[in-house]
Amino acid sequence: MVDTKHTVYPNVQKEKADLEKEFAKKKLEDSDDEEEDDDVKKPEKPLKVDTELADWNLFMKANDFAARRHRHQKRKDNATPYINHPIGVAYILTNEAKVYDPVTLAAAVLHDVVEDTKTTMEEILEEFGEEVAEVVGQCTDDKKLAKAERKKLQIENYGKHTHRAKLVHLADKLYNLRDLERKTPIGWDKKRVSEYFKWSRDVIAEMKGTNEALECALDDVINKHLA
Ligand SMILES: Nc1nc2c(ncn2[C@@H]2O[C@H](COP(=O)(O)OP(=O)(O)O)[C@@H](OP(=O)(O)OP(=O)(O)O)[C@H]2O)c(=O)[nH]1
Repeated sequence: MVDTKHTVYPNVQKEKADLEKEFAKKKLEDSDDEEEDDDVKKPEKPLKVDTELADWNLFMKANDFAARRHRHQKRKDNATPYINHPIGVAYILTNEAKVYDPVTLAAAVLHDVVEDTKTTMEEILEEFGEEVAEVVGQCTDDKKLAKAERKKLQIENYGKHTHRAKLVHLADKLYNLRDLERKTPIGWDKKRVSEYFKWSRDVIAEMKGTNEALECALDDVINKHLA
C-alpha cells in the first residue's frame, strides 16, 4: 500500500489525484460527444494526464542520465558533486523563472553532459529527441577551441539561440555567479572572479527580453559584485 501520509512530495500526489479525476471526467465528456455525432471523426486530442506523466518521465530520465554521466566529477572547489550544478540550474528555472516546459528543464539538467563528459550529441538525440538535443547542442561549447575563443563565441552566438536555450544560458550564468559569491574555485584570484562577472554581463546583454525574473536576479548579483 502507498503511504500517502508520509510522502516526500505531497503536492505531487495531490496533482496526480487531480489529474486522474480530470482524466476520468474528460473520458466521460468524450464518450458523450461521440453519442451526439457519431459520423464526425474528431482529431486525436492528447490526453493531459498522459502527456503530463510523459513529461515527468522525460525530466526524471534526464536527471538520472546526467547524474550517472557526471558521477565522478566535482565542481571547481574540488568538493561539491558536479551534478549539484545542473540540478540547481533546473531549479532556478522552475522556482525563479517560473519555467515548467519539460523540454527546457530536461535540457537544463543535461546542459553540460556533452561538453564535460564522454556523452555524444547522437546519444542525446536518441535518448531525448530532437527538441532536447537542439537545446543541449546550443549549450555545448567546443572544448577543442582555445578558451578565449570559446568565451568570445558565447557573446557572439547566445543572442541568436532559441528561447529555450537562452533560458538555460541565463539560469546557468546565474547559478555560476552565485556559486562564485559562495565559494571561490581553487586557483582563482579576485581578478579572475571579476573577469568572469564582466564577461557574464556581456554574454547576458545579448539575451535581453528573455525572462524578466532571471535578468533582474542577474543584474542584482552582477551589480553587487562589480559595484
Ligand atoms: N563558479 C563556479 N564555476 C564552476 C565551478 N566548478 C566548475 N565550474 C564551471 O567553470 C566554468 C567557468 O570556468 P572558466 O575557467 O571560465 O571556464 P572553463 O572551465 O570552461 O574553461 C563554468 O562552466 P560552464 O558551465 O561551461 O559555464 P560558462 O563558462 O559557459 O559560464 C562553470 O560551470 C565552481 O566551483 N564555481
